[in-house]
Amino acid sequence: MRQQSRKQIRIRNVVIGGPLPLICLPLVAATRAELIAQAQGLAALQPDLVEWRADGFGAVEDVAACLSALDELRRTIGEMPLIFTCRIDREGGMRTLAPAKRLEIIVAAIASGAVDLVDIELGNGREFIDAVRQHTRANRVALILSYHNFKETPDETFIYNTLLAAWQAGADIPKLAVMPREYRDVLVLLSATDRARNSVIDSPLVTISMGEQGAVSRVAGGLFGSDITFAVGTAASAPGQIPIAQLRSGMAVLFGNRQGA
Ligand SMILES: O=C1C[C@@](O)(C(=O)O)C[C@@H](O)[C@@H]1O
Repeated sequence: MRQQSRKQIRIRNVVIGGPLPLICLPLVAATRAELIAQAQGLAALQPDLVEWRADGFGAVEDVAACLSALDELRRTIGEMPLIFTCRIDREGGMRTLAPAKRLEIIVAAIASGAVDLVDIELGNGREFIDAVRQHTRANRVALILSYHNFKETPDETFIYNTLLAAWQAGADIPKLAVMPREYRDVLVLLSATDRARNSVIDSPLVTISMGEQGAVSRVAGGLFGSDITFAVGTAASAPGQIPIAQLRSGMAVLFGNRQGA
């Protein structure tokens, strides 16, 4: 059996950290029409979770436009659990926003009642995180605290310490995505995941080795303790993501056919 989380998070119809790793499809769309068209396609793809990468939305700085798109998105996806992400530019975000603007957008999304989880970067620092944490608690939204490195894979201790720091900062789900330069780096990521899974961290975890070399982590990371893997539906949101049908058949070999059923 895979290494599952000691604590599980139940959101709508799914369990994060349970016996099966979950598949999340990110939505990246410049316009509202594109966003909703992608969302309509989700019914056929049947992901466990959906992520809206709001940093890819052309009108992201217009909070009212964002909220209205979010409302239509929620009505389109029905009961699918939704992650709201407005990624910071230095960790792969598609737009540069002032921190106060980002906070305003994120807090408005949390307060809208349309999202189930929100993903912010650990690198935002204590004050920003605490401000968001206060709103996630009040609105029963789960908090993902994340770290991304698109250049390299730091050593195992750094990866473990980063996941631990996210958990200690109040993350419901610590998450980390790093880029391998060689296949050995993928082992470092998986080994750090295994160490974190067997540590004081009792929450669900998400770890990813990106790029082509890291693809094995997207299929097999669940064995070592990663609870969510990101696939491609229409548009990729990070290098190395695998189309959902292929990912699902790869995972079926490791986790059985119940995956995504
Ligand atoms: O951070 C992550 C993981 C990710 O970067 C990936 O590598 O699949 C994709 C992003 O959309 C998501 O927010």
